[in-house]
Amino acid sequence: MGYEKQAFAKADVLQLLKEYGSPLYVYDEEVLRNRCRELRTLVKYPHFRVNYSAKANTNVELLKIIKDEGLDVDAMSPGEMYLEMKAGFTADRIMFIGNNVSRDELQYAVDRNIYISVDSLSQLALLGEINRGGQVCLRINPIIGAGHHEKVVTGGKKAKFGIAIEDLPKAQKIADSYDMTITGLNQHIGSLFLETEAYVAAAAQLLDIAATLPTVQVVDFGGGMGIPYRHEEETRLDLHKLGQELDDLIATWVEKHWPIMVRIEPGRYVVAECGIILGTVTAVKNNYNTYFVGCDIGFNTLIRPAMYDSYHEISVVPAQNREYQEYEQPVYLVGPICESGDILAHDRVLPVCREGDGLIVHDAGAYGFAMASNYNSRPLPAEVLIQKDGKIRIIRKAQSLKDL
Ligand SMILES: Cc1ncc(COP(=O)(O)O)c(C=O)c1O
Ligand SMILES: N[C@@H](CCCC[NH3+])C(=O)O
Repeated sequence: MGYEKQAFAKADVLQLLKEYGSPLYVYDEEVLRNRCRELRTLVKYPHFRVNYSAKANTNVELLKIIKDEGLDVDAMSPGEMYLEMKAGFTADRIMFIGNNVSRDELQYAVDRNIYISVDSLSQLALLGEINRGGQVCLRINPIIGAGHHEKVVTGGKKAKFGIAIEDLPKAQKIADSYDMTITGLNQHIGSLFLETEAYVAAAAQLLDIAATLPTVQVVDFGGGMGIPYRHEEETRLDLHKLGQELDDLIATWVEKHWPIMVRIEPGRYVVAECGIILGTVTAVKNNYNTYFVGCDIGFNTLIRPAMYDSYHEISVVPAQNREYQEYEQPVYLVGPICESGDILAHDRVLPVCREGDGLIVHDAGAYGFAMASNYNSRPLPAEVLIQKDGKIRIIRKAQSLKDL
């Protein structure tokens, strides 16, 4: 392997860092549009819509592109609904999927005519109080769970999300008592699957439940479609297979029952691969026979490795021309945060780094900036977009010390 294989094809990394500062989030419009199109055409069934799960990335300029590609959106909070409306999404293209939300937060959605999913009997009654006679979607806990880490599995008896299937008769009673109509069912089994089995089994189960509720007009199977973070070892999710399996399920159901709107709710798949983080090597050392490469990308900038032990491919862009040479042993790539867990990559084979070298963290478009923080009072980085025409545009300014 050499440096040339590791470069980010579309831009001059060192130049971008010079111009916009380090670290820096960089997005590629073309990749984003391609991912949207793949999902929009996932199934052939005509009453099918994709809700982009905006928690993965709420940059308004990216949301505008996603809207332009014909996707709808979900929201977890008034903040997300606000940003989505700023991007031009109308209320009928937004779904509020609350989890332990307050009366005021529900009211925010009711006031704007945004469709709401509740995920407990208690929240259903609360919504009934403020929106008597309205429509409601119920989030089911499908018991089936999946995910890349226990912290992102959202279906199962110990997951905090959703209404237990056995409580559906109680939910119907509560809805009736407020003259509310249950018009939708949604679920989300967890985040990041690369095989289709669990998702399709859970979808089949949701359709079975829908068949018992004649008022239901929409089912939302949830998100979780994964991407291969380990480029060499993992294979892509087979979208063709997933689409066919879902189409088969839906066709069989519709033949027996009634035409229904089908939705999915992917976040990561839409935005992960269009985004990278650029950073800079700030210090290098060998302590007690372990190499540490210090850089300016801490868990304030990307928390996934620290929180879930997630893997992201890393590339090094040398500041000066030099021959490619790897460290004789795997190294720790660490950030500037005052925590021992501030590790971007451990036991990683890397070329020998020098202060000032550029770094690329790949596949960082989902749950990257969205989960970034001001910990250690470090300003949030800028975000730039490489447009289809190749031009580069800033889509969020870096924070300054004053912003803190
Ligand atoms: C309710 C809900 N829908 C959709 C998503 C999107 O998940 P993913 O980014 O894995 O597609 C999540 C996050 O896990 C979620 O909690
Ligand atoms: N934040 C998680 C995804 C799931 C969170 C939403 N339920 C990740 O970075 O992988």
